[in-house]
Amino acid sequence: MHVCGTPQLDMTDGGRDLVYLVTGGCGFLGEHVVRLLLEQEPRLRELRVFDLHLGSWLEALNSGPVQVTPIQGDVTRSEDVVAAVAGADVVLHIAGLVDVWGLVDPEVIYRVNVKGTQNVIEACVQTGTRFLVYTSSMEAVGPNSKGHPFYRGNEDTHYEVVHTQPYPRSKAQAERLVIEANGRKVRGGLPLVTCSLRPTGIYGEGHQLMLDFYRGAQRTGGWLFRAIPPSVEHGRVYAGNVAWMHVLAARELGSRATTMGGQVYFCYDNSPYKSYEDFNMEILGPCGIRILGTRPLLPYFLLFLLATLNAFLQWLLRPLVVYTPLFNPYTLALSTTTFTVQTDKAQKHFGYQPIYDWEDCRDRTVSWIKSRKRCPAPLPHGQEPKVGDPGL
Ligand SMILES: NC(=O)C1=CN([C@@H]2O[C@H](COP(=O)(O)OP(=O)(O)OC[C@H]3O[C@@H](n4cnc5c(N)ncnc54)[C@H](O)[C@@H]3O)[C@@H](O)[C@H]2O)C=CC1
Ligand SMILES: C[C@H](CCCC(C)(C)O)[C@H]1CC[C@H]2[C@@H]3[C@H](O)CC4=CC(=O)CC[C@]4(C)[C@H]3CC[C@]12C
Repeated sequence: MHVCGTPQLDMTDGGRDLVYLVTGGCGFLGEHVVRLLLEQEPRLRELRVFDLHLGSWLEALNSGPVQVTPIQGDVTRSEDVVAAVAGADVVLHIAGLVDVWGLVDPEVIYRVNVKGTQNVIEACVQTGTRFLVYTSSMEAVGPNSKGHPFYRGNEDTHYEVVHTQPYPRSKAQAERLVIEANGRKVRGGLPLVTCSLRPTGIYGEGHQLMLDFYRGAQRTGGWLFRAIPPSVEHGRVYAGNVAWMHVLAARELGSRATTMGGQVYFCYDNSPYKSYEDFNMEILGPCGIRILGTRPLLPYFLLFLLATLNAFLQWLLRPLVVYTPLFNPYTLALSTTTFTVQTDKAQKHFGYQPIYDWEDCRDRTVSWIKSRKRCPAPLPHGQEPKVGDPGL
């Protein structure tokens, strides 16, 4: 690992005394955060990993000095959340439903992403936990439904936020709750300190969609077909760097509460600005995949027609089956609207710098994809093996 600019750790108040709670700790990003916390947070005494579905890889983590406590629970159940939060110093609230395909009922997305976040905030207030880092998304801002570009913007860039879809709307609502909760008195009378991190599209080991593109291309003889103009920039960030920003934000929230409290931060690194497909090719190219065409093979209006047809079929088939193609009017809009960030707010406020440089991020992801060539017996319910599984 190439470590660029890891800041000095404040060890002034001695050994391991902190209890952290990570919600959604068994998901794609959550696993990166859990593993990095164990590596990079020397003050950690206990790490509680809360998730609806616990991964068996957690068992292997208990051999070190930190007590790793798996907690099976549901963020929509306030009693589960209160029990998990009680006694924690810091909460990293990562759990959420990611759905831009119409797979999940919008009401369920709201319940998990918004009410779940409200439950986490109330649990902090009730139990006296003072520090909360929330995983928001670039989608809390955009792209908006009008297709306005956001070109290398920052947290202060003026942008018309207009949401029509349940997922981005839920991330914006939850983020607002988290920001508004900053300063609320928690049990014991001290103020809650919160901040919100907004990753762009995350890639890295465990990124299921990248693997799906890889396997799809293998089925067509190693070819992908260009659909998006190469001039459209789509923001991407490596999961390890997203995790590092979480670790650092959590660590610094106490000593920099006045600066960081109630703030939002785009979550970025030095991954190149490219179109969604060209960026994927940075990973899939070294895995033997090629892309056909230097321009989109189909004109935009045909893509739009296809996406609309998919939306119509989804509506038509709804009583019989949940039809969720990758390609719909919203994912078309997402991939054909420029949305990239260029910001140093997190660097200025809490000293964030990516710990993995771009070549490292790329190579780690490439190795992970290649390792998936030798997939063992299928796991139940279409589950994929997890990042740390042996023999892959
Ligand atoms: N994947 C991406 O490109 C981006 C993701 N994000 C955000 O990052 C967070 C993590 O996303 P991913 O790791 O990609 O998704 P993921 O689906 O891999 O992980 C989410 C985790 O939350 C858990 N979870 C879901 N509902 C729950 C509930 N009711 N109670 C407890 N746990 C529950 C899931 O079991 C899963 O382990 C989400 O909040 C998402 O909105 C933000 C920006 C980009
Ligand atoms: C699936 C989309 C690409 C399909 C285009 C095709 C078929 C022409 O190749 C993905 C394009 C943009 C992605 C989203 C984006 O990176 C932002 C996100 C942020 C989040 O918080 C969650 C994930 C996502 C919505 C991400 C999902 C896949 C895309 C829609």
